[in-house]
Amino acid sequence: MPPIAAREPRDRLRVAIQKSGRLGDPARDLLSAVGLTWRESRDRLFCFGEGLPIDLLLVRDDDIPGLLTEGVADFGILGRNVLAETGLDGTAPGLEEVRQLGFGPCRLAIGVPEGWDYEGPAQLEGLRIATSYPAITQDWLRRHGVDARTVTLSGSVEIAPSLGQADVVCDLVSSGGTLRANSLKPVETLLESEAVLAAPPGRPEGVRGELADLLLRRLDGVRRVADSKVLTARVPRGRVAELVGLLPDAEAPILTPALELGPDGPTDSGMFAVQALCHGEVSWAVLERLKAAGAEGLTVLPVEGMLV
Ligand SMILES: Nc1ncnc2c1ncn2[C@@H]1O[C@H](COP(=O)(O)OP(=O)(O)OP(=O)(O)O)[C@@H](O)[C@H]1O
Ligand SMILES: O=P(O)(O)OC[C@H]1O[C@H](OP(=O)(O)OP(=O)(O)O)[C@H](O)[C@@H]1O
Ligand SMILES: [Mg+2]
Repeated sequence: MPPIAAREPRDRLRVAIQKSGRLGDPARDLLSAVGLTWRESRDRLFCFGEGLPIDLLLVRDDDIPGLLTEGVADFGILGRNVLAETGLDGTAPGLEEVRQLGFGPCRLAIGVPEGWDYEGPAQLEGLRIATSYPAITQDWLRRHGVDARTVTLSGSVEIAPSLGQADVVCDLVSSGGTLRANSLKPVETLLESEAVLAAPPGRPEGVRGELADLLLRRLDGVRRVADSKVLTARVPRGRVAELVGLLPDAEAPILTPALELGPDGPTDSGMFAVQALCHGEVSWAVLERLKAAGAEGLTVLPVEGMLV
């Protein structure tokens, strides 16, 4: 395999994703869904894209911002928390969050001992805060006029108070189970996070720019598909406008006069067939409202693909 050089002219796009960890598999699933194919072997960090000229780099999430800054990768899939930290601590400033990807939801929060009566940021003055995100934490403290010391740990942050290494923590929280298991409670949210697609500013030049456009276009399509459903129904002619108004974030519905089969062949049923692509949630409550508005034969169908 040729060396993975950064700045030589390239006509293939590179996407860096987490090799393992929480975002590795969902990132692979997303890239498969946009039509990328590659072969992986356990010891190979570079995966040659087989279907499209888009290659993958399988790395630790912390290394993705640096790879983007150095021009080794064109896109990276990582948590907003890591992107924000490396943007603030000066190791990879100026990277852009190009898309939010909807998986890996969590928040960066301050956790204090459960027994505390927390009244606000001023209470953190002079304390030691254990965190893997010292730059975000210090930035937040500064903005709240609080002087506190961060103790940087790369993992198992929540145990630091019981070990006497820190007074409080600032770490990622999802279910809150890890904080609870360590007799801590969340009191401040510094950042809402999820997996994002990050890139250096500007569009890559030449053929890589075209590949970048293609990747983004397909990603948008996949994201829209995930949020979309097709709804079909029959509606009395006089209530079509009312019903269309109840559809959640629908694109212009297709309306067709519905025929019914009589003894002498098809005749006008007085109903319209409606087919609508809905981008909002088609919940049971929405279906009940549509039924109350006279809709019959309500059916919700999944969407397999879409090109926007
Ligand atoms: N409990 C959680 N729930 C949901 N998402 C989370 C949770 N914890 C972390 N994440 C998100 O997943 C990302 C990756 O987390 P993971 O624990 O795999 O990172 P890591 O241990 O630093 O991995 P690596 O070995 O690549 O450095 C985090 O940066 C964050 O965006
Ligand atoms: O609120 P919860 O649902 O309990 O999730 C929060 C925990 O998840 C992450 O750690 P992870 O499990 O990835 O282990 P790590 O410390 O090795 O990264 C994070 O650092 C918290 O410790
Ligand atoms: Mg990491």
